[in-house]
Amino acid sequence: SRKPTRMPQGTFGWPILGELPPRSIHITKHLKNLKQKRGPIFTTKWGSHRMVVVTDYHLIKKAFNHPDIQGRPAFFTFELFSHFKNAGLVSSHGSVWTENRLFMLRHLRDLGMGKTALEDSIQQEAEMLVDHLDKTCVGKPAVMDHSINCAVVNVIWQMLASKRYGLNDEVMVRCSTRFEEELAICQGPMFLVNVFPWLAKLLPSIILNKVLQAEILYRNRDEIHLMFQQVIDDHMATLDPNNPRDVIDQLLLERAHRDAPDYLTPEDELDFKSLMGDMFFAGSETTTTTLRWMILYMAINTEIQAKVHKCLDEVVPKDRLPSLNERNQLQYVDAVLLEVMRVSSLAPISLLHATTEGVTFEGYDIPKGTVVLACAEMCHRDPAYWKHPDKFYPEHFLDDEGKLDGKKEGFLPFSIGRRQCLGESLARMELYLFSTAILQRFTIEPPEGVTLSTETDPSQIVTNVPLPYKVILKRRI
Ligand code: HEM
Repeated sequence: SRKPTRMPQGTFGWPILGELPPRSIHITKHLKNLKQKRGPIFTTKWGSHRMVVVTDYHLIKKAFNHPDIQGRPAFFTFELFSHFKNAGLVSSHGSVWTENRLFMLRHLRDLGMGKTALEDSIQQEAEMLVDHLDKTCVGKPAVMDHSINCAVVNVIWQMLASKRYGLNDEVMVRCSTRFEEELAICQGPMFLVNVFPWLAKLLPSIILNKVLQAEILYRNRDEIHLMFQQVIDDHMATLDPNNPRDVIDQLLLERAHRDAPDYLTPEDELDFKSLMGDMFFAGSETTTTTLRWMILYMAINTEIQAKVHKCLDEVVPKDRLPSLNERNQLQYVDAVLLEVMRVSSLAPISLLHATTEGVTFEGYDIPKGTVVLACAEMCHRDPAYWKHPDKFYPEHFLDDEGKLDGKKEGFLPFSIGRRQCLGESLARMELYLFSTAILQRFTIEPPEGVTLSTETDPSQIVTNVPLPYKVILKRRI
């Protein structure tokens, strides 16, 4: 357990155990305590994984742009979804990752991600969502149910496969509940198998499957892959090479065998399914949870909410949904949404990277296979960058003239560098269109006598999720 001398300051901790983060303290608080003793870049070890923690914005930017810090750690839960093969996007590395990332970026751009072509489909989902909330949540304390997730998942379905499903459709229910369940299990006891990979081989299968719930992860993965397989088969049967409809058609056109467009190699089939799974996994809970944070922060900060209502009423006619056309006139609203992302820090430690070669970084030698962790939430609360780090203060993102200043140093909700979130433009567009649709229709209030809390569950270290809450929606129009 002794660390090489030229690694950053810190220790590998106890033999076997290393320095596992305690589950009772929030991960950012734990890492902040270590930073105070060891400095802005330090060494630690979680079980079998040696780790370098980077806490400063500029150092994170430099590290995550380094060509040899673009791998992912060999975590059981990362790799299970791609059958422990180098496939898909989120957990892949090397040429598979480069090729898949370039493919996705190119075709999402062609399909209109970040531009206005997707606006119609997001607005269609936004309308369904506000109508559903209107029927189920108005006038009484209500939980924001899975309709938000459904709307977000449908946007991804439309992009990938030109499909959309109703709220109670079996595919929709399966899709949203399975991904939610996967994320919860990955952050729960299965975390132990990530940090002690040998447990997967040593533990009796009954403990691995039942106690650590690996069985559910495998079952969900297989169910999801079967669902994707059917969609791919349908696309193969109806493909028109001159008129590609969506991302799956584009994948088939590029990868299916030229002489037999209805044949894919097993490797390509797995790659397709992993890629689809990654888009849902990375793009649904993230956006949904950020919208849940938005609703919570609006219920708590009623004066700011009133200001958002005023902006919307001045700019958007009440008989239609807000659109991207008037976004430029609603810069305060965008500042509010950026502030939601800052204070909630959905991905407090971003996604873990790993070195793919031995790296010399900031005068330190970091061996190949070292995990690199970026403290995004620490940057979001760093007084060096934020006037009121612990306050909900949209003016953080406005300049002196009230104009939006979205490219702030210290702000990295979508991470930074070569693996920066691939769906950032889509996510920003969704957050804006869904949030403005909700706020145009409703006033959000806490139930009488209830003080809403922005605390998170400290045992969830991958994402900051609000504790379950109820709010009251009041119809405005
Ligand atoms: C508010 C919403 C979202 C947040 C906060 C978010 C955040 C992140 C973060 C922190 C990463 C890790 C980047 C890294 O490893 O350095 C990431 C990666 C990724 N995100 Fe997002 N994301 C969001 C929405 C989306 C959406 C809508 C999609 C697509 C439908 C998406 C697709 C991806 C993919 C594919 C990756 C992996 C990129 C790679 O490994 O090269 N994300 N995201």
